[in-house]
Amino acid sequence: MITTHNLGFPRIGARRELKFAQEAFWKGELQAEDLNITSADLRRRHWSQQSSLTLAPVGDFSYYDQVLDMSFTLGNLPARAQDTDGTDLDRYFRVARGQSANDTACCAIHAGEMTKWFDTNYHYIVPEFDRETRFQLNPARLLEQLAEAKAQGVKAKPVIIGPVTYLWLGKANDDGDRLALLDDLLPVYAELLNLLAEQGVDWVQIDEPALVTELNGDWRHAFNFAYHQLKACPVKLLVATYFGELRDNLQLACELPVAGLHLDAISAAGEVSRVTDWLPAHKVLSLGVINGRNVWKTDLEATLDWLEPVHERLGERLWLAPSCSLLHVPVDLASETAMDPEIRSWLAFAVQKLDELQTLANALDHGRAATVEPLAQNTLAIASRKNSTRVHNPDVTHAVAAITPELGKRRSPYTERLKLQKLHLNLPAYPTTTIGSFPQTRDIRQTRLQYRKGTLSEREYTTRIREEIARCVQEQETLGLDVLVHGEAERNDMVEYFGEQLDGYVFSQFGWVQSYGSRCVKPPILFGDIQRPQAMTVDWIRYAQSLTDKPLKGMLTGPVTILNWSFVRDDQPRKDSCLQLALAIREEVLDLEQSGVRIIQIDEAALREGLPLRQSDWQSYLDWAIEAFRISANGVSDETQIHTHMCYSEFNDIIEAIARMDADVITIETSRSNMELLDAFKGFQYPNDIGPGVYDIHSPNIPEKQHIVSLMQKAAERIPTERLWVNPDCGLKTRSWDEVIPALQGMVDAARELRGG
Ligand SMILES: Nc1nc2c(c(=O)[nH]1)N[C@@H](CNc1ccc(C(=O)N[C@@H](CCC(=O)N[C@@H](CCC(=O)N[C@@H](CCC(=O)O)C(=O)O)C(=O)O)C(=O)O)cc1)CN2
Ligand code: MET
Ligand SMILES: [Zn+2]
Repeated sequence: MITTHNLGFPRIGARRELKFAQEAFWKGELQAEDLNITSADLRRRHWSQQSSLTLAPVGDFSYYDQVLDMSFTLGNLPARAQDTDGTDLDRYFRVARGQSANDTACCAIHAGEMTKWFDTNYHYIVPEFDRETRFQLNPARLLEQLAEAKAQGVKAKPVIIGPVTYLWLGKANDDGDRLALLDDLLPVYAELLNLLAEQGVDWVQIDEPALVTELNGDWRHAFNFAYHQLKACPVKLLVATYFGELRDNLQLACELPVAGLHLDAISAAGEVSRVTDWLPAHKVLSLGVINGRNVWKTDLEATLDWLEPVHERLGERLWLAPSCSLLHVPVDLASETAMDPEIRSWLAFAVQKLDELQTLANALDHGRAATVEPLAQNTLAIASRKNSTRVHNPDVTHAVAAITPELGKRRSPYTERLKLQKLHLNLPAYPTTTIGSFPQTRDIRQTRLQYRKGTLSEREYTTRIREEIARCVQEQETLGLDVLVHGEAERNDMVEYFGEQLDGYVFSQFGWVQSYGSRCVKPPILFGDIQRPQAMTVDWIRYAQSLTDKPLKGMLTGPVTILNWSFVRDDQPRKDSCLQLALAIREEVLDLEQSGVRIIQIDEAALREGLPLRQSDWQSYLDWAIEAFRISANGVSDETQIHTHMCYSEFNDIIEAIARMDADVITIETSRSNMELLDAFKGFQYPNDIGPGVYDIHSPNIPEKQHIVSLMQKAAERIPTERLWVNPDCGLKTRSWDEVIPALQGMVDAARELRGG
């Protein structure tokens, strides 16, 4: 019999039960025991939803983040959180979220840094290392969950992050060598594996996704060294890789002295046969044949076509699984009762993906003839999608084919545009602006919810959003900002909002995916050719502009970011979808310009995170991504000023591509790095205007005017002052008005001081 298993299950809950419990706990409205009860209920439910599997993952549930869990399991707390008061859970959340100084705790503790989990929209808490780092096993969490699973009769396969990837994910505070810690780390892993064996565990999944990245000799050596050290442990190790190809690490991965290897047979489809050749005969090969990164049904017959010969060769040594943890997809399609039934018939969420896995296993074990019904249904759905007239739109095909390089070019170079824009906009030196969103209050979210449910009429809804826009414009005028925004009150999310309005997209009601901690996104589903049936933002922006004599900045999300934060088509290259999005956004840009908007910002927050995992693949991505941005932005006249915005810093290695975007102004996240980030812009002599963020919006702290002045002075050492703007790091939607007002006042006052006024 084929062994089936799963690398991880979404933990937030089909109705985001974990999110609401976490947030209530943080507010002091829920006791730790009750948070625990909700969590145990979720684990129980999730294991029963995985009951068809031979082996179910244990330890993939997390109160916040699986990497932070591993840090705690290894006893690697940052020194600032060690020995602080409260329980282990209090300390855990202190590292995850930070703590401001208050009466119950003396001192502020800053949160661990958060960064992107490979090329996903999931964020993990970065492990911190320094010369003092020592490890000590703290297995309680894993053992408790294991005991729960066993009590439920689950055939448990504990999941942990492997030692080399754990070090690879972390950061050495004193620039020390992370690999030097391996000697100290491995005995703790060995201790953990021994404990698990004592509990009757047979297999352990040990995640080493660093194997799909470019590794130098030291890191490759570390893999060999680590697994030779762990060889003696009395459990079988399944080394799991995912999100990409192994390439020059293929031989290394195949030859590690472990009992099995998991390969992502979706993103590394081309490597299946080489891995099958290379893998020593005693090892298990787990193939990730169901895509864990998208929501499409698997073509089961086509999968069986290539899988049957592999099965023939490997027999019981072949295991089947999704390509990666199902953390990155929503839980259950059955909840989507409002979705267009035809399109819904093309989709599979986590629960449905496990059904597909079972069908494949049955077909391999007993022949396709024994699974006629589910295979036939699947074939129908695949054919329906392939032949649907709703997917392909000849007008869009023609429009994309008609794209010429001219479409991506502004009429004049920046220096000439600048003169015209200066004349029109008449802005002071150090112009002040914001990134777009203003606080999303509970009132606004309730208004959106009521409108969605139909309990609020369109007229009433429009009135309420207009009131919010008016308030936002009024506040900005009072503050004395130079370039105003409408505040984005009508948007649930900067990507979902556009997905909802474009043809070629569907959206779900409950398709939540964890982005970090308790924060979730509901990525819209791009299923067909993209067209913009009507203007999407013009009415709101025009209304906002009518309220003020100051220039109001129209606010859009760019094609690359919409693409990277959506579930996208798998029947055409990402590039093609991106160009379609670019044409739709271009139309919106031109409509905004037509209606008198003089400044238009096109956010590309996710441009950087779309970079392929290996640097050698970057150029081709950047080529089409930058082209798409340019097509969306550059149809405007010289007088119209184009802004773009990017958060998450680190621009050194792509600065030349950013310059090629040719936006008149770029606003970026820099406040935490003390403006050092601007060195990239200086070194490269970035030609256009820059707004380096001076207000860290991720923190509740309100920056002092003098601090902002000194940050801008540092910026002025790197960028000519006439090209500098003054703005926050990112949008203000997660902050409250009572934080935002004084912070922005400090910013405006700082700009005045810098102007010498
Ligand atoms: N797509 C995307 N990816 C991104 C970001 C981003 O802004 N968008 N930013 C970066 C950081 N990631 C983030 C991800 C999520 C959130 C976030 O705040 N998410 C919200 C949900 C946002 C949303 O869509 N809200 C809807 C629905 C809100 C909701 O839950 N409504 C309640 C009722 C309303 C209430 O009383 O609160 C309900 O339906 O039951 C709305 O506002 O309309 C959350 O988890 O809480 C923030 C940052 C990176 N990736
Ligand atoms: N305009 C958006 C905002 O202000 C940009 C956010 S980037 C994650 O929220
Ligand atoms: Zn941002």
